[in-house]
Amino acid sequence: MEKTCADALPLTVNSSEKQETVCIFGTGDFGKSFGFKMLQCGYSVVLGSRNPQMSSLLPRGAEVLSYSQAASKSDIIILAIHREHYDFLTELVDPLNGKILVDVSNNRKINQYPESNAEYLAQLVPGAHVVKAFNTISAWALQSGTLDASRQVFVCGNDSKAKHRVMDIARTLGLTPLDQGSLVAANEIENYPLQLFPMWRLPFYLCSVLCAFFFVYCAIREVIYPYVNGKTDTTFRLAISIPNRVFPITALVLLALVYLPGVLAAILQLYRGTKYRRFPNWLDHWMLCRKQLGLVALGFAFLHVIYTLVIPIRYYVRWRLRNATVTQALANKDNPFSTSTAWLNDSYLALGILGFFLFLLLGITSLPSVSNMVNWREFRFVQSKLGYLTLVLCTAHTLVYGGKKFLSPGILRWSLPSAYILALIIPCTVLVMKLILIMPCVDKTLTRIRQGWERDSQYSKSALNGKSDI
Ligand SMILES: Cc1cc2nc3c(=O)[nH]c(=O)nc-3n(C[C@H](O)[C@H](O)[C@H](O)COP(=O)(O)OP(=O)(O)OC[C@H]3O[C@@H](n4cnc5c(N)ncnc54)[C@H](O)[C@@H]3O)c2cc1C
Ligand SMILES: NC(=O)C1=CN([C@@H]2O[C@H](COP(=O)(O)OP(=O)(O)OC[C@H]3O[C@@H](n4cnc5c(N)ncnc54)[C@H](OP(=O)(O)O)[C@@H]3O)[C@@H](O)[C@H]2O)C=CC1
Ligand code: HEM
Ligand SMILES: [Fe+3]
Repeated sequence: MEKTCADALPLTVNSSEKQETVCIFGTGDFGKSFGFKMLQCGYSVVLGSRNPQMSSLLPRGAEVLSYSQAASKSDIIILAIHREHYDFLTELVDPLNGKILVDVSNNRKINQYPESNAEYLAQLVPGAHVVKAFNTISAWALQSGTLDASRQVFVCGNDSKAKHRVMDIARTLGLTPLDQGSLVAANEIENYPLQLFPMWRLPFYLCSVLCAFFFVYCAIREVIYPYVNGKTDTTFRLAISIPNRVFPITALVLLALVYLPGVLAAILQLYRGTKYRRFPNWLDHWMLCRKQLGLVALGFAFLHVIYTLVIPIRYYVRWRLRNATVTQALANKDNPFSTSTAWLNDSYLALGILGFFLFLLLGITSLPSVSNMVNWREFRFVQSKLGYLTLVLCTAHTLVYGGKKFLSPGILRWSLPSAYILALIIPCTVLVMKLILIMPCVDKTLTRIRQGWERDSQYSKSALNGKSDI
C-alpha cells in the first residue's frame, strides 16, 4: 500500500513507521523545492551541498551535509545539479557505488550533447544505478502544489529494482510515473520538455502556407488584375473581401486534411493486405495531429462567420445596393425575382450554417471534460461520422455558392479560376475516395484487415478455412 501526499496538507507521519531517508544533491531551486515536497510527504531528507553552512532558505527539517557525508546517509540520491557540474561526482565514485542516482536534469537545447545526461552520468559513476525521472516537473509547481497541468513523470533506467523505487517515490508525491524502459529512452525524455507545442507545429505551418498562398492568389485576381486592366483601385478588398475568401478556404482545406490521412491509411492497409505494418512516419505524425488540425480549422471557420456577419453594414455593399436601385429606377427597368437564384442562395447559406453547427459540435466533443463523459464508440461516431458529414456540408456550401457561374469561362482572370474552385480540389478528392472505401466490396476487405486478417499470411489462410464468417 503506497502513501500518497495530499498537496496542501502537512502529512502526519506515523511514528511507528520508519521514515525513508532520501538524499538530494544540490541546494538550488529544484533541490529545495523537491526537498520541501518530500518532507511534506513524510520522507526524511538529507541535502548535499558544496557549502553546508552557507546554504540558506532550506526546507525546515532537512539536514544539510557535505556531498560525501550526505551520500552515506541514503542509498537513493536525487541529483538536482546541472549536467555541466557533474564532474565532481568522479571523486565520489566509491561512496556512490551501488546507490540509486536519480538524474532530473534538462538541457537548454534539443540534442545539445551527443549522449543523454543520464547516460553521461552512468559513464561517470559506473557503479551506481542511474534512473532518469522528474525532469518534466518544475520546481515552481512542486513548491506551489499546482501540479494539475502535468503530473506525468517519465522514468527510465537499466536496473528495474531501482526504477521501481523511484516510481514509488513519484507516486507518494502524488505524481503519475510512466515507465519508459531502459536508459536509452533518456534522450527522448530529456528532449520532451524542450519541445514547443509539437503537435501544433504542422497545423500552424499548414495554415500559414494556405493563408499566404490564397491571399496572394486572391490579391492577384481581385486587386492587381482590375488595376492592370482598367486602372481601378480595389485595394480596399484586402481588408474584408479577400480575408473572407482566404479564411473559409483555409478552414475547408484544413478540414479535408483532417480526414485525408484516415483515407490514405485505409488505402495503405488495403494495398498491403495487413494492418500489422507500421504506417510511414509522416502519416503517423499527421494522424496524431488531426485534433489540432481540426481545431485550427474551426478557428478559421469562426473567423469566416464573423466576417460574413458584417457584410450588410459594409459601405461598399450598401453603396452597390443603392446604386443598383437608382440605376434600375432611372432605366425604368424591372429586375424580375429569380426563384432559382433564391433557392441557390438560401441553400448555400443553410448548408454553411448546418456545417458550422456540426463543426462546433466536433470542437465541443474534443474538450476533455466532454470527451471523458462519452465512451470510445460515441466519440468515434461524433468525430468520424459527424466529422465526414461536416466535410460534406461545408463542401456542398462552397459548391452551391459557386452555383451557376461555376464553370463559365468568364470567371477566369489571366487564366486563373476563382480561389474557391482550387479550394474544392482536396475536399472533393477526400470525399470521392471515402465513397469508394465505403462501397460494400471494398469495405468488407478493409473490415477484415482491421480485424486482423492478412492477405499473404499462411496463418490467416488456415484460420480462415476453419472460420469462414470473419
Ligand atoms: C473541430 C475538430 C475537433 C477534433 N477533435 C479531435 C479530438 O479531440 N480527438 C481526436 O482524436 N480527433 C479530433 N479531431 C480529428 C478527427 O475528427 C478524428 O481524428 C476522426 O476520428 C478522424 O476520423 P477518420 O474516420 O478519418 O479516422 P479513423 O476512424 O480514426 O480512422 C483512420 C484510419 O485509422 C485506421 N484504423 C481505424 N480503426 C482501426 C482499427 N481498429 N485497427 C487498425 N487501424 C484502424 C484506418 O486505417 C483508418 O482508415 C477533431 C476534428 C475537428 C474538425
Ligand atoms: N528548476 C527547475 O524547475 C527544474 C530543474 N531541473 C533540473 O534540476 C537541476 C538543478 O536545477 P536548479 O535547481 O534549477 O539549478 P540551480 O542552479 O538553482 O541549482 C544547482 C545547484 O547545483 C549545485 N552545484 C553543484 N556543483 C556546482 C557547481 N560546480 N556550480 C554551481 N552549482 C553547483 C549547487 O548547490 P550547492 O551550492 O548546494 O552545492 C546549486 O545550487 C538541473 O539539472 C535542472 O535541469 C529539472 C526540472 C525542473
Ligand atoms: C454560419 C455559417 C456560415 C455562413 C453564414 C456562411 C456564409 C457564407 C457567405 C455569405 C459566403 C460568400 C462570401 C462572399 O460572397 O464573399 C461564403 C463563402 C464561403 N464559405 Fe461560408 N458560411 C458559413 C460557414 C462556412 C463553413 C463552416 C465553411 C467551411 C469550413 C465555409 C466555407 C466557405 C467557403 C470556402 C466560401 C467561398 C469563399 C470564396 O471564395 O468567396 N463557410 N460563406
Ligand atoms: Fe503498495
